[in-house]
Amino acid sequence: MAPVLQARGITREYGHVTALAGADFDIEAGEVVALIGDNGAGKSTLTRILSGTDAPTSGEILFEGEPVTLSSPVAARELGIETVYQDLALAPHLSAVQNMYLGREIMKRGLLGRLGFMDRAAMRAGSRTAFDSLGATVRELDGTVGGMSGGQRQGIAVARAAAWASKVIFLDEPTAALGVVQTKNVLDLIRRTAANGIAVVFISHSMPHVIDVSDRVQVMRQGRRVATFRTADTSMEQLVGAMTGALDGRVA
Ligand SMILES: Nc1ncnc2c1ncn2[C@@H]1O[C@H](COP(=O)(O)OP(=O)(O)OP(=O)(O)O)[C@@H](O)[C@H]1O
Repeated sequence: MAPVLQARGITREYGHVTALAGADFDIEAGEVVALIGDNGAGKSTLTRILSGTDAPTSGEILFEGEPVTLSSPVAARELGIETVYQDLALAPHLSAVQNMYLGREIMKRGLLGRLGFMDRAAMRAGSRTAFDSLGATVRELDGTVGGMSGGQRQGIAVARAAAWASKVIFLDEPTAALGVVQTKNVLDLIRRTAANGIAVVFISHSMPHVIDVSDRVQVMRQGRRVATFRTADTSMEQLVGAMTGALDGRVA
C-alpha cells in the first residue's frame, strides 16, 4: 500500500538559509509518526510545505501514491490534510463553537432552496461531540477563546483539526503547554484519531510523549531525515543519539 502522504527530496531555501536539504518523509493511513529533531532541524518547514502553507524550492510530494502540488492550505484541506500549528491560529474574539466552524459554517436551507441562516444548534451539537471526544476540557462553548486557558485553547484546536481531517493531521507540539491531565487527553485523542484510519504526524520535543504515542519516529537533522525507527524497538537514548548525530541512523 502506498503511504497516504510522502515527501521525496524536499529542499527549501530562504535566501541564503537552507531550511530543508533533501528531506524525505512518509506516513501511512492509521499510523502515528513522530517527527523529531533539534531546534532548527526543519520540522516546522516540512510541516508547512506538506500542509500547503509554504512551497518547496524543489522535490516531490505524493498523496496516496500520486504526485500533487499543495498550492495553498485550502488545497491541502480539500485532500483531507489538517494542521495545528504551535500558535494555534484560533480567532480569540470568537467562541469555541465559532472557531470550530470558522469558514465551514453549517447553514439551514432557506426559501426556494437558498442558503438561509447559520444552524447554530447543529454547530453547538457538533462542537460538543468533538470536544467530548477529547475529554471535555471545554466547558464553556460560548465564551470567547481569548479568555480561555492555554490547555483549553489547545483542546479546541486539536479537536477542530481531528474533526475535519479525513486523511492526515499534523500536530506541531500539541502537548507543549499542557498539564498532566490535558496531555493525557491529547495523547488519547491522537490514538483514537489514528484508530479511525487517519494518519497523525506528531511533532514534539518530549521524548516520553513520542515513545508513548507513536508507531514510528522519523528523525530530522540539518534539513534532512537521518533516521527512521519503529518506536517499539527503540530506546530514548537511540532517538537522542540520532537527533544529535552521536549515533548512525538505521532505517526500519
Ligand atoms: N521564513 C524563514 N525565513 C528564514 N529562515 C527560516 C524561515 N523558516 C525557517 N527558517 C530557518 O530554517 C531552519 C529550519 O527551521 P524550522 O523552524 O523548520 O526548524 P524546526 O525543526 O521546526 O525547529 P524548532 O524545533 O525550533 O521549531 C532554521 O535554521 C530556521 O531559522
